[in-house]
Amino acid sequence: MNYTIKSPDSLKASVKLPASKSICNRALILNALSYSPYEIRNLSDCDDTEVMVKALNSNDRDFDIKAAGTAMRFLTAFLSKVVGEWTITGTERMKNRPIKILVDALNALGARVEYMEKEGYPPLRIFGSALQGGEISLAGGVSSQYISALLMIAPLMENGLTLHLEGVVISKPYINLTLQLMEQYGVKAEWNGQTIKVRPQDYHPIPFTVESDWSAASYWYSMMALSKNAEIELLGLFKNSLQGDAAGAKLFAQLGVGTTYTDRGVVLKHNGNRTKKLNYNFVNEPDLAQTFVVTCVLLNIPFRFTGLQSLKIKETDRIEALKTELRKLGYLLTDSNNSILEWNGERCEPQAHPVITTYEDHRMAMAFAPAALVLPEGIEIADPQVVSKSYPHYWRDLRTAGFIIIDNEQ
Ligand SMILES: O=C(O)C1=C[C@@H](OP(=O)(O)O)[C@@H](O)[C@H](O)C1
Ligand SMILES: C=C(OP(=O)(O)O)C(=O)O
Repeated sequence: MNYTIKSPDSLKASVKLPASKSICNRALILNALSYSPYEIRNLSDCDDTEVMVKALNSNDRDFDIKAAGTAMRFLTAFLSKVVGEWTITGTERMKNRPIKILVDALNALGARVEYMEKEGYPPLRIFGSALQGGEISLAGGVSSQYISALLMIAPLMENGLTLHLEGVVISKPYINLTLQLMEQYGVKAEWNGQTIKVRPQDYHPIPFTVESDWSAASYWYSMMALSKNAEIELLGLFKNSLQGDAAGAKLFAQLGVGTTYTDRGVVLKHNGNRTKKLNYNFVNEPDLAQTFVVTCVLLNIPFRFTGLQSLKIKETDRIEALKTELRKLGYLLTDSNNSILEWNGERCEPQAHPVITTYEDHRMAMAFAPAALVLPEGIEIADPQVVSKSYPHYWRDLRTAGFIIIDNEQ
């Protein structure tokens, strides 16, 4: 299936964004670990959260978490402390996303987790039991999800857990999010420099409501940046959010979008400022990188983005995917060091009828859709259903805002 997306004359939207899947998937684990009687409010209906809900509520021993990185990593740790024998698998891509650092850590803490196919990758067989815990070192530069997964089960280990993080620690706000939510459920941790310590403690159930997703908000900021005539309000976002991607609001101020916080969310406005070049290190907000890459080239703003090392092992190799797809639109990007992506203004002949390939990556589809606002023919996007990973109602929300979306198979 392909969608052609065409720009409205004016864009008007008050959007109820999806709930943050990062918060949902943590709250689900913490609810289970605290034997909570409360149902989580405003849980997302996105794929990544649905696979988690299904796994936690099923009587099965074999789980398929599809493409959800958080579900794969958090459930692997969770199941390793639930007595029984379990298997966990996912999509072909998931079978190529590394998990060795987490498996080694769990096994060193008293768990038994084995590879069913390729060493270092899912699917896994997990023999759950009580965990001793203790003190271990692990690399902080591959995925913060390994660290979050270990931290959430840490207070229930016999000796607690002390983690020494080695090297650069990427995606730190996600570790902070984990610790903040653990604290809301009554568990305290100490994070000093490269060491995080969690003593044995019990979780205490609380009623919990999930906030809207700041990563999803970024696509609406991009639309605001690219449109001449727009009124956009995004509901359920907070200035003092626990989500690291709330940093997108400040960064978009440099691309001409101002944010006003209200008691129900944010209102976006053009602020008349646009930087001539954008340099930024995305190590703390990797999920925003695609939004900013696409927005900058379409605004004709050269950029140098660093800290992108984790993009190669996400839903697809996002560095390659961005280069390939933007070349179709006539933009030549260069990458270096597996972690830097740059555009110095270089152009090539655009394809006459480009179709954006999405590589089973929700963020490719969502980041390219705003291009409809500046391309006279609109933009054609392949496999648009990929958005269901984090934002199942994305196309419906775009239609409500005034975009014309044509399903090319109908
Ligand atoms: O913990 C989380 O909820 C997430 C952490 C990040 O992954 P990495 O830590 O692998 O960068 C992010 O990209 C992902 O979408 C969600
Ligand atoms: C990287 C992402 O997800 P995950 O790693 O949880 O699959 C994402 O949503 O951009």
